[in-house]
Amino acid sequence: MSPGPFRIAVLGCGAIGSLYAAHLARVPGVEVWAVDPWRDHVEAIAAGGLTVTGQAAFTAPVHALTSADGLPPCALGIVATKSLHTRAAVTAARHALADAAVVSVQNGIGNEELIAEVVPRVIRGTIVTAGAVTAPGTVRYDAPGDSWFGPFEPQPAYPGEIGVLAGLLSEGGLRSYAVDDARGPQWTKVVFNAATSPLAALTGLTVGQVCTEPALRTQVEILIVEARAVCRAAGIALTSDPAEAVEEAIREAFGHRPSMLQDVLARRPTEIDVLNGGIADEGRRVGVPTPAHDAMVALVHGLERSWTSR
Ligand SMILES: NC(=O)C1=CN([C@@H]2O[C@H](COP(=O)(O)OP(=O)(O)OC[C@H]3O[C@@H](n4cnc5c(N)ncnc54)[C@H](OP(=O)(O)O)[C@@H]3O)[C@@H](O)[C@H]2O)C=CC1
Ligand SMILES: CC(C)(CO)C(=O)C(=O)O
Repeated sequence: MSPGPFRIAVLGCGAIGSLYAAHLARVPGVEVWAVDPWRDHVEAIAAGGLTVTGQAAFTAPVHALTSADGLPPCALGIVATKSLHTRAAVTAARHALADAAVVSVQNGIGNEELIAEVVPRVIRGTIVTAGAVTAPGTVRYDAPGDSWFGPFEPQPAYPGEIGVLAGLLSEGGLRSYAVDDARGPQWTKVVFNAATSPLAALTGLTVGQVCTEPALRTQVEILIVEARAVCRAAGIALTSDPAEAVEEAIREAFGHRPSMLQDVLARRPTEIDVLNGGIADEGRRVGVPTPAHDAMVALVHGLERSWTSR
């Protein structure tokens, strides 16, 4: 690494951004700069560091800002907003990312394409880590999980940059792998999310309840079958069977409320368009019908609409 701090920008310092910022900030030589509009959270981090509870317990020093204007030039950027805010977050930080490799650690399909419109080199990322901000300056680390990083094919980061990102995260305590093709891990997670999250969001049930209620489990399986057909036609090799992820969720995350359910409970727009919508778009591209995913998109958008229509 070159002399001077290795600067990393984290755009969006909610649950996931906070977990990644805090773990990276404890690696010697790394300086983390987080941007998030939540003033109380930013002020608490600036005053006392970012505290992790749950699966780990430590406080790490992180520079925190409510606006990207004050970001210094960074070598890496991590996008951890919800997908609806990807474009705005990266555009506001473009001056600091002019020579950076930028990774999405978000759920869903299509974030990398948006990032690539703004910055030169992009990393495709998938994470299985889970958490929640519990108070300003504090994030609860709920579930450990591996992360996979690979090139965004049309506009890839240098292999060395992908290796550095995975290495720094592993050194900070979040086990990460650099892979040649990150589409398999990404789609494996997307299929699981798309098969479970909208059903939880529509019913208010946890992921474990959705996967064990017989009538809902049938819908989970229909969504998986459709998504598998899309992946097959698109030449995407899933890295594990999504049905196994369902069994694992029942065992290890029964009471978890997927982030889409959390969005619905807070009456925030959801990420349905990049989950089931992403699978349906790919299905149309490769000629595979996806009526169950289309239905999920329509129902969740209908629910969102009900909050504003009279
Ligand atoms: N939570 C989890 O356990 C998991 C989440 N994910 C994925 O990770 C991504 C992030 O989710 P999560 O951390 O839960 O989301 P959060 O809502 O906790 O955090 C996102 C943060 O980004 C902020 N933000 C919004 N716009 C901007 C902007 N322009 N610049 C900088 N920050 C901005 C939000 O502020 P505001 O609230 O004011 O909009 C919010 O504080 C999502 O794609 C999610 O699906 C993946 C695995 C697990
Ligand atoms: C943690 C997990 C895997 C649960 O579905 C997730 O991605 C989410 O909450 O959106």
